[in-house]
This record gives sequence, C-alpha cells and structure tokens, in this order.
Amino acid sequence: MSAPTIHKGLSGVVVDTTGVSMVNPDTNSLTYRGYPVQDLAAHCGFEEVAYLLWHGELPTPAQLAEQNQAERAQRGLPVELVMTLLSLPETAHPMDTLRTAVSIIGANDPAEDDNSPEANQAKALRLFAVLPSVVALTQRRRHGLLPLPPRDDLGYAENFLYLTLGAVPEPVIVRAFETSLILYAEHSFNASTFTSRVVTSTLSDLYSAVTAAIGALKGPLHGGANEAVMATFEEIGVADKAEAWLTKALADKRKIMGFGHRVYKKGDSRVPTMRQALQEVAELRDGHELLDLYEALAQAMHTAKGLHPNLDYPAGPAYHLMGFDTPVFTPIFVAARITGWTAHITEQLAANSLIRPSSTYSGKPQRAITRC
Ligand SMILES: CC(=O)SCCNC(=O)CCNC(=O)[C@H](O)C(C)(C)COP(=O)(O)OP(=O)(O)OC[C@H]1O[C@@H](n2cnc3c(N)ncnc32)[C@H](O)[C@@H]1OP(=O)(O)O
Ligand SMILES: O=C([O-])CC(=O)C(=O)O
Repeated sequence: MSAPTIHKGLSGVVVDTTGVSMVNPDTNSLTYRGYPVQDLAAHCGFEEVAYLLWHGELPTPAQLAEQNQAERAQRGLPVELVMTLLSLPETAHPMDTLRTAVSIIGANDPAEDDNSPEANQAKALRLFAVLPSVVALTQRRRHGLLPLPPRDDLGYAENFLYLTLGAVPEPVIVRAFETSLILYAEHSFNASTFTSRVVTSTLSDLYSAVTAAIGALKGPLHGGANEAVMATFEEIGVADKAEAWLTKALADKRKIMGFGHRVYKKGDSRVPTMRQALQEVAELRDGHELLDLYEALAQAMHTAKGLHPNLDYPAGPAYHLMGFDTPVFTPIFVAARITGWTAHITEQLAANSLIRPSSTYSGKPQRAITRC
C-alpha cells in the first residue's frame, strides 16, 4: 500500500463548500455572497455588509433599520463585565481581554447551548454590537481612562472610533476605517474561520467557536500580522533604511510580516482598496514618511522575494495614523471578522459533519512494556 500524500498545513486541500465568500487567486478577486468586495467597500456601510454575510442578501431599508436598532441597543458593557475585564493584568494583550470577554458573555447567556439559527443569529448580533466597546476599553485602559458609554446616535464605525478615541474623527478617517472593516469581514476558509468551523462541527456553542477563532487570529502568521507590520516599521525607522534592513532580515531567515499569502500568490485582492484608504488617511494625518517607508519596503520585498503585501500591510499603518494603539489592531480585525465567523458557524451547522482529518503515524513501532 503506497503512503498517503500529506498536505502540510492543509495547503490546497478542499475540505467543504461555502456560499459565504469566494476567493479567486487567478483573478485576484474576492466576493461576499456574489458581490465584489471593492464594490461593497465603495457603496455600502459595514452594517449592510454584516447583514449580507448573515442573510445572503443586502438589506432593504426596513431590514437595515431593524438590525441597526437591535445593534445600537446592545452596544453597552454590563458593569460586572467591565469590572472583570479591568481585573485582568494591565499587561494582558487586548486579544486576551477580548477572548475573555466573549467567554464571559457566553457563560452568562442562558441560550448559550441553543444552536438554532435564530438563537445563533441573536448571539452574532450581540457580539457584533458589543465588541467595539471591549476593544475601546482595552485602548482607553492603556491610557489610564475609563470606558465611555456608547452613543446610539452614531453608526457602527463612528461609534467604534468615538468609544476608542474619545471623539468622532473627520469623515475621511471614518470612511477609511469602515473600508478596513468591510475588507476584513470575511475570507473563506482562513485559519480562524476554519477553527470556528472545527469547534462548531462538534456541536459545541457559538461562543466557544468564536473564542477559539480569536485564539487562531492572534498569531502573527494570521491576524496578528497587522500589529507586527507596525513593529517592523518602527524597527526600520525611515524609507532609506528599508532595503538594507530587509537584506539582513532575510539573511537572518526572518518572516517579513504583512507579505505573502497562502491563497493569493499574485497579490491580495483587498490591498489596492486599503492602500488607497491609507493614502487618504496619511494625507490628512501627516503620514508621508510612513507612506514612503511602506512603499520602500514593499518595493524591496518584491525585488528580493517576488512577494506581495497582504491586507495586514496597509491596515497596520492606517490604524496607527487613525490613532489606534498597535495592540488593538488585531482586536479590530476580530470585531470585523465576527461577521464572517458567525456566518460560517451557521453554514457549518446547516450541513454538519464532524471535522476530524486523518494522520500518518510517525512514532515508535508497537512495543512491549518493560518498566512498570
Ligand atoms: C489577513 C491575513 O491573515 S493575511 C496573512 C498575514 N500573515 C503574514 O503577513 C505573515 C507573513 N507571511 C507568511 O508567513 C506567509 O506568507 C503565510 C503564512 C501568510 C503564507 O504561508 P505559505 O502559504 O506557507 O507560504 P508559501 O508556501 O507561499 O511560501 C513560499 C516561500 O516564501 C517564503 N515566504 C512566504 N512569506 C514570507 C514572508 N512574509 N517573509 C519571508 N519569506 C516568506 C516562505 O518561507 C517560502 O520560502 P521557501 O520556499 O524558501 O521555504
Ligand atoms: O485567507 C487567509 O488565509 C488569511 C486572510 O487573508 C484572511 O483571513 O483575511
């Protein structure tokens, strides 16, 4: 019998179908429920995109109004949750705080184990509504500030920025932020989404699946890269030093965060839209030096390795210029991706099969016990 072929990292393995989104590396395209993500970023709000991912169609004005009303009503954090989150060490990474928050919200939900589509949609909307408050709490705590109460007169992106930064910024910043949320919302069977589907496939609950997905997203080979990109920029300093820095980093066999992708080999479909948003933020926030460094490193990386930036590369500096602290970049990604994760959890449950792949044994041959 010939040995089975092993696909390390499940690379190229098709494990299921999905109707949520399609990533096409040949045409460098990404569609959510059939709509190109660039069109959604140009014409829709993040709340509409969330509705689309959950329900399969863009909302009518009445459907959007109903969702917005329910979302705005659930933005606040219960006092006990705030107290528990503030009891975590100040050194806790905001991703750990976020993961803990989801776990606590789940433990307090009497419908936690109800896996009906209706109950899970209610949980998805609740997490969607509340996560910006948790992200904002983590940034404000870093500055010795208490959380602000959410504002139900503001849209999702505006309220998120207000809660974190203490004021609603210029419309250009709001739109660039909203663009990033739309681009981050969904990306087929990426590692964190797949994690959420694995957990769901055991018929566990939605909060457990999301908690696990947050853990998967935290790693620098996945969502954590948007924070690592900023660390790279800080290490390099100025554009003139990018090429020499890269030569040494590659000689040291370092991974350059924000470059490369498991699926896209000719460039990430979302980068041009986010690069444009970064440009607009940089023009408003005196970010020309950072933009020069961005271009210098991207050019050097292309020359040295033929590798293209992924979405984390423009998102990191854009968030920095908007006023976010680096440790909240990946939590912002969570707040956006909660829409995609929960759409996949619902899809997994609708046609479930336990996810349990096989392996080839590579350990010691069978042997007899001689010691105990
Ligand atoms: C939103 C997101 O999650 S997007 C991804 C964010 N992650 C990052 O930016 C982390 C940096 N990038 C990487 O580590 C990788 O490109 C990954 C993990 C994203 C994809 O990994 P893979 O699909 O396994 O990469 P792939 O097989 O295409 O790698 C080909 C070669 O390029 C190298 N390579 C790929 N990305 C990078 C990088 N960022 N820096 C240096 N070398 C790299 C690999 O080491 C490999 O080299 P080798 O053939 O000498 O071993
Ligand atoms: O698809 C992936 O592997 C990673 C990614 O870009 C995402 O999750 O947005």
